[in-house]
Amino acid sequence: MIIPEAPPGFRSGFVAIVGRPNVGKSTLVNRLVGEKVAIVSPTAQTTRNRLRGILTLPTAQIILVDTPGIHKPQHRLGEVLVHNARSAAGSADGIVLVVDGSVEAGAGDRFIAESLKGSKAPVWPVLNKVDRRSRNQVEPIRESYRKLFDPELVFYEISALKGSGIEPLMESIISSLPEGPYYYPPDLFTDQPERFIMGELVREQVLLATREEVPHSVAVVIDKVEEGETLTRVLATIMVERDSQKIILIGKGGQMLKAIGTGARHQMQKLVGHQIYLQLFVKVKERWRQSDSTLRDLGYRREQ
Ligand SMILES: Nc1nc2c(ncn2[C@@H]2O[C@H](COP(=O)(O)OP(=O)(O)OP(=O)(O)O)[C@@H](O)[C@H]2O)c(=O)[nH]1
Repeated sequence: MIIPEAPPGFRSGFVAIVGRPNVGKSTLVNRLVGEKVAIVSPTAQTTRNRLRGILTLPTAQIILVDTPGIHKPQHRLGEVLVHNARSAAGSADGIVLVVDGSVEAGAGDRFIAESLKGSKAPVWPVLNKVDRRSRNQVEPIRESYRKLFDPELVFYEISALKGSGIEPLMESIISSLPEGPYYYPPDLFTDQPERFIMGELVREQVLLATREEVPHSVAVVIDKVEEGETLTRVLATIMVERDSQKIILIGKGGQMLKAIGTGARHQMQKLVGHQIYLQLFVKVKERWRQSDSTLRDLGYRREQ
């Protein structure tokens, strides 16, 4: 792929999207990019990899770095995720700090406030999910965050889901970026290979279909992608930690796995633009989230 030379005055840079789990970071990345590059679910800690969403405009290129939610880690996977989110914020040209504008600030937000202390990059504070509350209800919520972070802070009030309040945020980000080159070809929306996104689309369906501990115990491996003229054949394995989770995922008469497969296949077809044949397997690997070698194999590495 060819990366053209940037015109004079072109601005570009890396902007990390950080915040607690489930505040809507991935939804915001998709909204800004205008394409579905990150998976979204109501389950906290959906995002595990540092994914870049790329927005190219005639005058600027913003590379949005979607990060895993910052939280107090409970296992090795959690430690790796939080480390990577912090390191993305540390090396960015700017940081979008997303908080949940439908609830008041809590202890988890204090943890983030501490994590961001000392950051030199500009920070855009964003109150997301304001569509869930009336104007009057948003005010005390906004004040609770100000009290926690900084009483002077001016929040961008947005709904990443509905698309409101996005323009002013985007313009402010662009105007603060340094002059720079195209980092990626202008027609690319994400730095992730298609294979990775396919695995994520399967995981998204699992997250949407299951609850409690199952979503967190799941990883997806794409075993094979065979591209044909009109049809792409994809073999994928869903990895869980216990037999009981495998039973849940397969479901009565295989119903659950079938539904997951159908949902993922539809999403994959949108991604590649043609027919997909998807075959799913479920495998138990005990305590994979505690195993450094399995985490590495799955691509959950500590990033610099
Ligand atoms: N009502 C409303 N819901 C939203 C908005 N933005 C995100 N959501 C929902 O909030 C949930 C979490 O969204 P995500 O984008 O996955 O959140 P995240 O911060 O990336 O989550 P992690 O990956 O767990 O850190 C999903 O069910 C979204 O549909 C919004 O502006 N309004």
